[in-house]
Amino acid sequence: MSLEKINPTQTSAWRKLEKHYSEIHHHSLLQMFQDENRFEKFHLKFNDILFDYSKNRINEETKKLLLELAEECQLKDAIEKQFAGDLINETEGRAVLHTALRNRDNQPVFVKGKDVMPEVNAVLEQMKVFSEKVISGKWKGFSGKEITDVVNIGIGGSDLGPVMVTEALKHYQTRLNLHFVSNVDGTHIAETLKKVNPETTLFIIASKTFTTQETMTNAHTARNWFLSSEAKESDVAKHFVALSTNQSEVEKFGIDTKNMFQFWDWVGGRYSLWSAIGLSICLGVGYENFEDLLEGAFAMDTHFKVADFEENIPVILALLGIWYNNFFGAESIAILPYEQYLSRFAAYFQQGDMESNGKYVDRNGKVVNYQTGPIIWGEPGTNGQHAFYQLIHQGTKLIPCDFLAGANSLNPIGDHQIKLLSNFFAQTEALAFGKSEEIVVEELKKAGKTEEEIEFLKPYKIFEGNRPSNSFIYKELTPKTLGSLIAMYEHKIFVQGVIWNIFSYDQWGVELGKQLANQILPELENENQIESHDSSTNGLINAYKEMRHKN
Ligand SMILES: O=P(O)(O)OC[C@H]1O[C@@H](O)[C@H](O)[C@@H](O)[C@@H]1O
Repeated sequence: MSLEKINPTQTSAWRKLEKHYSEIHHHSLLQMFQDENRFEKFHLKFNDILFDYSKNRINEETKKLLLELAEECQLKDAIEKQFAGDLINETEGRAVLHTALRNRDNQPVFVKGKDVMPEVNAVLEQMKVFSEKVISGKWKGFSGKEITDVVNIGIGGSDLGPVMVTEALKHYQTRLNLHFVSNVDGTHIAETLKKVNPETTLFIIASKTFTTQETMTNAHTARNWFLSSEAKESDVAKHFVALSTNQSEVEKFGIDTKNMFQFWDWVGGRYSLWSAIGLSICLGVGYENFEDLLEGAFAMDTHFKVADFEENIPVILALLGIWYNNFFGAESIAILPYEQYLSRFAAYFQQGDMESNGKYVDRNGKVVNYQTGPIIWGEPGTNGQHAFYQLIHQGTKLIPCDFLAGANSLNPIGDHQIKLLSNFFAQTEALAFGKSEEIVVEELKKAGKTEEEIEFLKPYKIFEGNRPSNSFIYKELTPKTLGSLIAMYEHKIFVQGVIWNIFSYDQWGVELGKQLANQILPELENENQIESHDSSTNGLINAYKEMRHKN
């Protein structure tokens, strides 16, 4: 059974929300915080994570109406269908079951009548055995030496997840050095190969389809580099493994399918770090930590499945996003981790969110008449503070922010952590409450400014505030907590897709560029003048041909 396909703007909750927005959008957080119980009312706890959403421009009525919207859009039913393996990715005729990959209680999950759990568990076992062999040094390279370096070659979902997680869990790093090559720009692989030795390097070719141009080009370059050493063709098996759904392409590339780690078409690329794509994570931080990551995600999955919507963290997070996106007209969301280890977290969810919900056609094939997915961006605090926060504080755009911080540092040095956290707390406070004219004037007087100077400087120094944020504070960045945080955002994306009535699990929008690049490639292989495109593209190609070094 497919999902109900409801245009959210046709629901009665949406109309009520529009009216409600016109009544409260000018209310200030300062006023709202007159209620001393506001934090009590608007925060949730989940294991070691506290989610404070009280600094949002909402009241109890807003929350009630947003929850009504979720009900009217049949979110409950949608969640059940996703977890049950229904073919909810309709344009590709696929189930969406990244949750099965971390289904730690092993309850059967059926896709087209077949329980997928035995296969999931078999691949996990294969990953465990292999990663332990490599880490322990039992797996030897062609000259009998231990593996020291692992190069993951993949792009998009076959890169961003492992990159983000291995960076986030660097504290738990094994003895192996990890490298990631994604860009087809030869510089990426060239600079990586400079750092490694063919005798002690393991290449992981990570590609769901095993046809992605960038990945296959880099994989062939790595293979040629490897074979240009002392290594023989028969040594490839000791140094190349594949993570893929496409066995025949893996064989064609020359990788022994013994060294292939399988996953399935019901795992979306940007949701695949939990699958065989996580092999580099297992090697980088050890299988046990990978398992803890799965445990953390599973705990969040269970919460998402069973918690009432009003206490359901991904649901609340998603609804707040809709409130700003569709009623306040906010275009982006900043994800701002006060945790250096999460330096790739925002980049990871750029793909997660923007590739999932960047759609203008709804599930009925109609062009939507409302906004869908937001732009996701962000950098770790406090670096962002010294770069782009000016615009968040005093710019003309409303940018809802998610702040994340660990209470404890994994590197407790001197007073670094309290300094970091003082900034974390200060920023959300400053954004919400700003700085009034009275305080600005008082400060300028204290600084000895003249009346004239005060009048001049005053408008620049006032912060109007009322800029919303969510805060997540967790005990410490453990694999489990990380797993929960990632799953939380994944489910947020799903909830928003359901409400916007779009298909969150396909990505047709990336195909056109690929197709055109394939058409243009042969045109670049000769010196002929090009006239087959528009004048701009012709002009650029011909200028390039002029500029490039001639052989
Ligand atoms: O893993 P593959 O098949 O090489 O695909 C990599 C990426 O390819 C991109 O084209 C898709 O937009 C991403 O979703 C995907 O993750």
